[in-house]
Amino acid sequence: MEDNFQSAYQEEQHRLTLAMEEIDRRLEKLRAAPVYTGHDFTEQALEAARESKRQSLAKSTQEPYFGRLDFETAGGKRTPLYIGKVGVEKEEVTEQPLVIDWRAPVASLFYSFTGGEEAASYDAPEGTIEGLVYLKRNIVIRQRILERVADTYDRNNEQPAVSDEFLVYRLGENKDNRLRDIVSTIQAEQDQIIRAVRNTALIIQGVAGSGKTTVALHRLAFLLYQYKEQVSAGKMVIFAPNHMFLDYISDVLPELGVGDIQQLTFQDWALTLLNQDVRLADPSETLSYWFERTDGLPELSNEVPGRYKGSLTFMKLLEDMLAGMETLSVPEGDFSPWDGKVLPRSEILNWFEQEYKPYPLAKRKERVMARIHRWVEMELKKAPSAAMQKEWKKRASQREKSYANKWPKFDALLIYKQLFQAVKGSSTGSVVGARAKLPGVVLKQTAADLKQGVVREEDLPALVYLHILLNDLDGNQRFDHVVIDEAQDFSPFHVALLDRFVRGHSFTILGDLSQGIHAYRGVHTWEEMSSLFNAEDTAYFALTRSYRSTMEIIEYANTILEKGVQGGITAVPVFRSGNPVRMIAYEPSQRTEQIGRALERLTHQEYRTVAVLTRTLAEARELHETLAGRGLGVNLIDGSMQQYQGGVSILPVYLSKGLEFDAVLVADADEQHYHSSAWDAKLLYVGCTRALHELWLMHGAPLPHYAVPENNEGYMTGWPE
Ligand SMILES: Nc1ncnc2c1ncn2[C@@H]1O[C@H](COP(=O)(O)OP(=O)(O)OP(=O)(O)O)[C@@H](O)[C@H]1O
Repeated sequence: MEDNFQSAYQEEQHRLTLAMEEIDRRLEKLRAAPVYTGHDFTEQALEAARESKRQSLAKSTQEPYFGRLDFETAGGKRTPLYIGKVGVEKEEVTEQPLVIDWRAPVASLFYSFTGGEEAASYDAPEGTIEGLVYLKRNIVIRQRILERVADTYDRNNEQPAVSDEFLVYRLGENKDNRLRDIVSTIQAEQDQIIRAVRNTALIIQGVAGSGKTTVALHRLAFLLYQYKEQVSAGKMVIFAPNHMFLDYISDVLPELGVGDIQQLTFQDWALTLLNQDVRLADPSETLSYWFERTDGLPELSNEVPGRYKGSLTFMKLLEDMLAGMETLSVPEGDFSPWDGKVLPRSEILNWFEQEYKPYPLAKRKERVMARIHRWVEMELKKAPSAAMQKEWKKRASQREKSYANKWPKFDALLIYKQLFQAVKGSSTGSVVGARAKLPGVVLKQTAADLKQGVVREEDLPALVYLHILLNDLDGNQRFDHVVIDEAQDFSPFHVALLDRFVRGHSFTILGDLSQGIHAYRGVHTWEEMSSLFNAEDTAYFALTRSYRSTMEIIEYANTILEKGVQGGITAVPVFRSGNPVRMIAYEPSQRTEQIGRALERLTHQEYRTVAVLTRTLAEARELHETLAGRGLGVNLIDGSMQQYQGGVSILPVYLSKGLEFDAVLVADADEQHYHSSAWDAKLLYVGCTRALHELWLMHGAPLPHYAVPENNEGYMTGWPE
């Protein structure tokens, strides 16, 4: 602290006043500049740059920075660096920036430095820079008001320990209905992922609440900053499970000053690309098949349709099938445009198999037909008279059409239907051969779907793959970077397919195997994905700390994993203590009344978002109807929602994945609803880990064995006083 200030707060207040004056002055100057509206391209580009500067400065005037780091390089000068969401350069190039963008190389120190006497370093374009950190300070500014100053490291202090105090303060806040940025408290393990190099397929196993989604979004913002010459926002994509989840995360990127990144579900992307009449079966049928049955689960072998259709075996089968179709593509017989003139099949075959070999099948067919047409035109010139030429031309036109019809139709959906024998007509040998290799259950179920005119989500990788094998990729379908969130629900085929679309294997693949509740289609080990890449093109990270929930909640959720899921990866909590997890038994006849009562107790606290998690959708609907009928303000989430509204939500546990709530009430946490299987234990684990501050479990029968706490700490039974 400088000597003439009595406290860190005063010092920062002084600095803030100066910084805001400077930023305001610049913003005013920019706003005073006339806006260019003409047609000159260069001027337009300059105006766009000015506009983006206006917007970023406008943001800066409200919350210019959130951190300060005093750093001194060997032989250099100790400089206080102020770090913010948006960088603000000094007007003189030689001066220190007023605010450093959090993504700049030097700002990485703010996140990677975790204390200690030793020198710290960061990688800059000019090489590794080494020096000593003297101060690391968190600064909370809201709407131009300095709210809080907290030092997390001070070399001159007697006890220079870095503490989580500021992080715990941020985590203790209640959440609204949107995921937020974490630039001020990114942790070193997260920062490593955010700043990892671009051309690598990163695979991240992160426990519930470890910040996977948040980190992925920050990584996109980082890549855009670091590789601005090589990547563009419009060519980056984040795949997430559903539209409500996309809505829930939609504020983070704009908050980080990043626009235009595509945020999609895999279905959205696949269906647009196929641009065909492909109708998706109602997913609730699959969901209720897997999540609502009471007769135990079928075995999850690799021949379960979802697993098989996501496998590389299936991918290879499709490749071989199309390769086999090649030889039989050119129609039998020579082509004769008019009587007496013949183009031998051997010549056509030569064009198809040699000259146009590099093209995909559908393009090859197009090119061969265009070549035949050119040949016909040459031959027409040899006609002895104009009348004869006219006659030949008419005949040739008809025969070209009928020759074109003799070719197979290179259409992804049609070929897929042929494979599953879901259309009339004969199939070529390679299709018949491929069909013989399909597991019986896959053949039966898919044929039935296709006859009904629908496909399932799990058919989409195959359809898109067939489509690109037939038509090739169009340059503007390529991505600069792909993020896959909840990647444990993706299959190797999904990723291998997307790899064809992305330059340099530039992936961020994030998930949690312990939350693999869609294991009937997703991966069971990360090896299934990493093995798709050469070792030098992929890297694996594990995030083990959970930032979302209190210690009590995490420890309880860990018990469920330890006792219920063999090999479940447990979470390390941040030291943030809250209320004990509460278990409340109810008389079955009193169920709804008691749940309503519990909900009222929870909503009377300061919580902004509360969830009631049921085991099935039907139970959620029923409970919603009854509670809403009693005048409680409750929202039902049934899987078809486009937006997450916050407040009190009632939803089946499997739809809660990815979301979080201040308080969670598991409605029926008993062995009648959660059976003795790893799957059910994972479901309950997912439900419990949605809670930030408070978790209540209500049960009308004994808890399943894995939900019985191990010791007497961290939980309570019965109603609170
Ligand atoms: N470094 C951090 N600082 C502050 N908050 C954090 C940090 N990391 C994560 N969080 C918070 O933890 C919560 C969980 O983050 P997020 O949803 O990204 O985790 P996740 O790993 O995707 O979770 P899950 O797999 O359980 O859905 C969010 O509220 C997020 O803001």
